[in-house]
Amino acid sequence: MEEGKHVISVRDLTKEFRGTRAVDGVCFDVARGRITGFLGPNGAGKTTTLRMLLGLIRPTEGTATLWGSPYRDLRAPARRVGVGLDGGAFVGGRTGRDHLRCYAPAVGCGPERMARLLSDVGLDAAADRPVAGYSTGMKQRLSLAAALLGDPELLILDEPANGLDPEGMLWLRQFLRAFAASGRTVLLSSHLLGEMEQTIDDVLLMRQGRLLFGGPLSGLLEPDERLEEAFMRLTRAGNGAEG
Ligand SMILES: Nc1ncnc2c1ncn2[C@@H]1O[C@H](COP(=O)(O)OP(=O)(O)OP(=O)(O)O)[C@@H](O)[C@H]1O
Repeated sequence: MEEGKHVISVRDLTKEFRGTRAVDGVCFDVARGRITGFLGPNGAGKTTTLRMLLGLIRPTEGTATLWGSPYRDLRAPARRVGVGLDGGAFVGGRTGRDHLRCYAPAVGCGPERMARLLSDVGLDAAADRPVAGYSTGMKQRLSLAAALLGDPELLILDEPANGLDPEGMLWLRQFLRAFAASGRTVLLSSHLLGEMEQTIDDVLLMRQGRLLFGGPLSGLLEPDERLEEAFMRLTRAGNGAEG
């Protein structure tokens, strides 16, 4: 297994949808053992970038690699990369436990680990109820459990904190910190900047398809500045000057 510093490398990544550049020549790396927050206003191009990284859509130009290879060339990718996009897609009539059961065999997850994951994400009591009756936060927890089934080295999560109550957010933050402290890597997008500020090590900030900043959180913030203020400073700069 490659043990390089960078788990994800994106170079000159571009995606055009019918002439619109959703992602425009983006370059960044994501370092191993760190939590990287993927930030930007609505429509900045975050999800499109993640989808290219995961081989769900093809770049118009450029490359996005994991451990030096495109996602499609990884061996057993579901064991190496845990993914939570779009809050998870669920069959409403299925129970939480059955949802995990559908994916567990493919990634070599046995019933004991599955039960432990359900307990870890706080779904013990609800595991045998249909997902249709779950709250948004419960679906987020189930989506995270599904991403963890293969005991991955890398977690890619799109808005994992949406709908979590304060206790759920604290739990998620502590969980992700412990995950990264064990040498594994997290890339997560979120609009919850207060929460992100307490969680992330590094920041990727996009706006209008371009990367405005990539680096340690401490390098983004000016003295005494909060992440929300830095976000506004950078994403509002130039507004009105462009067509
Ligand atoms: N399949 C598609 N067809 C056409 N345009 C698309 C498609 N997917 C995304 N776009 C456009 O690409 C741009 C970037 O969208 P994207 O979903 O990547 O942004 P985002 O940063 O994830 O936003 P949000 O924070 O709202 O989730 C938007 O203008 C969006 O309308």
